[in-house]
Amino acid sequence: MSATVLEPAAPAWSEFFSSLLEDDPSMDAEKYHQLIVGRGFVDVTKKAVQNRLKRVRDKQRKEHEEVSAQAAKQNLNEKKTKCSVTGPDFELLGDPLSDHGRSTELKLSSDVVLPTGSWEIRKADGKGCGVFAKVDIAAGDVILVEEAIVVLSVPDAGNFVASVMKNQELGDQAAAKMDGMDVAKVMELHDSFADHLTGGVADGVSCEQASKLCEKGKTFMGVFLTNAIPANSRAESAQLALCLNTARFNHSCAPNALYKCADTSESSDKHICVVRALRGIPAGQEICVSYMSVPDDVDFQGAFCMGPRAQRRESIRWLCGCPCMCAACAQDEQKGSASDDRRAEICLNFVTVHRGVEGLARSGGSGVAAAVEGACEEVFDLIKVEGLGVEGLRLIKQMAEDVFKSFQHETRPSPAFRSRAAVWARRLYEINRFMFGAFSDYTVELLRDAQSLAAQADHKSKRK
Ligand SMILES: C[S@@+](CC[C@H](N)C(=O)[O-])C[C@H]1O[C@@H](n2cnc3c(N)ncnc32)[C@H](O)[C@@H]1O
Repeated sequence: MSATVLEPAAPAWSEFFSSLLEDDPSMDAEKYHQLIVGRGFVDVTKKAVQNRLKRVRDKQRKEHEEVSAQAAKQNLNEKKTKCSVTGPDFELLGDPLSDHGRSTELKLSSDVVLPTGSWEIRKADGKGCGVFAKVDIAAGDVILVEEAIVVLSVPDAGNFVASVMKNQELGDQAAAKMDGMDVAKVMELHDSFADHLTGGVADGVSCEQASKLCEKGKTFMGVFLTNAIPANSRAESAQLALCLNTARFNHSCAPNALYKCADTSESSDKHICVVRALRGIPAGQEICVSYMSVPDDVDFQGAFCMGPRAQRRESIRWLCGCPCMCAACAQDEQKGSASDDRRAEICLNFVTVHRGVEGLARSGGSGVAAAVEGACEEVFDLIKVEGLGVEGLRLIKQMAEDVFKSFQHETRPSPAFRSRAAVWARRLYEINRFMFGAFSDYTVELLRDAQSLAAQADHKSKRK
């Protein structure tokens, strides 16, 4: 797990902080800070949660009424969705097609931090413990905010077994500086050192020494490297942060949540981790994140999170010492191979769109935008079916950027065309808001773009 690169890059704390507070006028920075300082899990005001639940219930009731009315009218039993990008699982992106991006109202969830009672830690089949939803959670909800109990810079952390062996002393020194009760809590977490040895994932280490260490049972460094996540610190050397509850989230290749950790200020070594729902998560479902990294370049063929099951299983074996047991990898052969095909197609379409836009930029050609948009919509569909989390979001962001760019290259845009460009600007805005907070420069810029494009389109169509 320690070898992963957490995505997306952490926003500046102030932006992130503000975006968390945004929807809850009863919270102020001071109150929020006090809650966080209490270490760990934040029970934000009951009123905010009640409002959130009321909104969810109202929305569900309204949807139900609409669906029943429609079904009665058309004698249909199934709800038909108008736009492939919307639907309950994709609430995150709202329904930008419905209003041509004109509305500035956000379709995202409320950014309320759910109370700790909204989830529980219990046994997860074949994966030790895991975190499960106890209530229905909406896309975008902040599931937990937690302060790291220990942050360390560990040399060679990417090579788990060798690093645990080499850094025993570092672990013991860190433990010696901590409160005894805190050390005891850390030592309750899983240590996958033994799993790595049984799984045969121990490159370049002496078997004899490794087995000796294994006989000792859990070690502080073993537990730390099994559970810590990239700290996204401003510090010069890479750091890893360990949070007691965040450590309990298992990996899924189709994650329904995202976690990220960042230091609170340049001068502070305090790190806060936030776990957020990527999709609606029904009560009882396990909440999983992705341990896998996504490279920054566009060659997603090489990204193991987008690879076929066999490749992903291997990657998780390397990170955790055992093959991946997530729902996406555990599907039967027929469904599993259909899923492999979809992921391959996503990669292919993604690269095609990206190259298409590059070509468009070079040739200044017109008319390509619509084709690029079509390919992008297809990828969105596939991403939705695959239930891709961060990877999906990052792909969507890149593709939305590509498509938006392709609209900007159009030499003689019609009003309808401008409306579509506004839709894409708005999509981009929503994605960026989710990933980087409402107040990042880019997010604000996108909102302006979306509004001005929509206004231009409106103006031109009225003149006609
Ligand atoms: C950060 S811990 C997660 C919580 C852990 N399951 C526990 O009981 O505390 C990481 C460990 O959980 C297990 N794990 C997490 N996701 C898994 C997955 N998809 N398949 C198999 N094991 C997994 C592995 O043992 C891994 O080393």
